[in-house]
Amino acid sequence: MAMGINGIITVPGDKSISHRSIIFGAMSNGVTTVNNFLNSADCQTTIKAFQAMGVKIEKHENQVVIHGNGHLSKPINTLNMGNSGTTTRLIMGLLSSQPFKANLVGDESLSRRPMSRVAEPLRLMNADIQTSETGTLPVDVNGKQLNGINYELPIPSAQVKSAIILAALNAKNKTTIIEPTLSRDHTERMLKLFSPKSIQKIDNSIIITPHCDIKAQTLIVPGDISSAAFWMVAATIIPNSNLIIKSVGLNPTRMGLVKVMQRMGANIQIINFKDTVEPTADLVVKSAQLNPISLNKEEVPALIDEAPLLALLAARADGISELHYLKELRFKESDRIKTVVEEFKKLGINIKELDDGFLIHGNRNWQLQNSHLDSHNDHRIAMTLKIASQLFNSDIFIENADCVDISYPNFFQDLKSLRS
Ligand SMILES: O=C(O)C1=C[C@@H](OP(=O)(O)O)[C@@H](O)[C@H](O)C1
Ligand SMILES: C=C(OP(=O)(O)O)C(=O)O
Repeated sequence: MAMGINGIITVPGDKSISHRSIIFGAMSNGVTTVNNFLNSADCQTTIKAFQAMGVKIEKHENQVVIHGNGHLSKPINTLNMGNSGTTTRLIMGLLSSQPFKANLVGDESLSRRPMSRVAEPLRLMNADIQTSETGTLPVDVNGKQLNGINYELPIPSAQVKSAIILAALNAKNKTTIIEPTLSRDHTERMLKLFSPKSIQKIDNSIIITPHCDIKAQTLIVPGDISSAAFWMVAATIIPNSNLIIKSVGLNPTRMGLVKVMQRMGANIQIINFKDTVEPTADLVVKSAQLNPISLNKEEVPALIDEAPLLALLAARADGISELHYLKELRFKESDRIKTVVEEFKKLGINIKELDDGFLIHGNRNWQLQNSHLDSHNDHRIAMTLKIASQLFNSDIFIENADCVDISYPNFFQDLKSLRS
């Protein structure tokens, strides 16, 4: 019998929540302690940016201690955002109201990604932001007194929403953000904890009251569901698997993949659910045969980072899956529609590029076409390809696979321990 994925695994802390814990810790007055912080390249970028703005931050393995003093100082040098879209966009919001000017740069991938989606609403608040001519990095932010706005989000982006929230906390008057489609709400949850008077939610509106107290906190970051997703998919598609994934963050705005997988016929049980500021649970996943799938527009934001994995699941489900509403994938670390199609074809998967997603003819008997795969320097593509390659007996090489450092530095060690 072929060897499945068996055992118990704990995934590292959530990337989105780790970034935000540094930001709110730095904005508060007092000592914030963050446990189970994600020690990855992107989160390190956020730590370094705040250290460069005069915030004392200490790191002891997975614990981070932030000594907030309620203000930021002008950075001496350009702030390097590395590969991290979340750091860049959230910091743009925060810097808009600071009494200094700062410049942001990033790596090649980040320098291709759109920043106007954040600059435009911030300018409506009176922010002074210069992007490149094409709306990308490098970006200059010259802090100004901001006004509150009423703003309806044109795209369901948590980064855009969070940038406006962070700017609004320091504006002259209240801000209302209307969210037609819900995106991840970690900023709202964390703000409610650090500063309950700052935020009010009424239906799909978020109302921010500026200049309320922000109090230091002690936090535990839940396991990252976007990292757990690799093991959920591996255990589902690799026969004879039975895996427990411990303490995974199950925020409803992040659980899209679990729900869609259950609809496809996956065997996932949620146990030990704990309803805290960020809910957590253990997941029990067993191998299953899957049905093809289609997506609703509203469920996409809750699985956007897991879309390459969803394409892999569809490739294993006999029948046609037409996956739409995924245009945002074109603006990630790589154009994930293009890179998934290019690399999946090498695996022998029948997949076509759509303007906003994928057309996949699922069939479990792929014939490997080319064993030299490319991560395109995109951590989620590297890990998706590594999981797919577990289905083959031949050796498969993935170019630049060490980019997994961005969100899951121990990914390969964890895979090895599950396979031994
Ligand atoms: O706010 C966040 O932490 C994130 C929001 C999402 O991006 P968008 O806001 O561009 O949808 C997601 O893809 C990214 O990995 C992390
Ligand atoms: C898109 C991602 O992150 P970011 O936007 O922060 O670079 C991701 O982690 O998949």
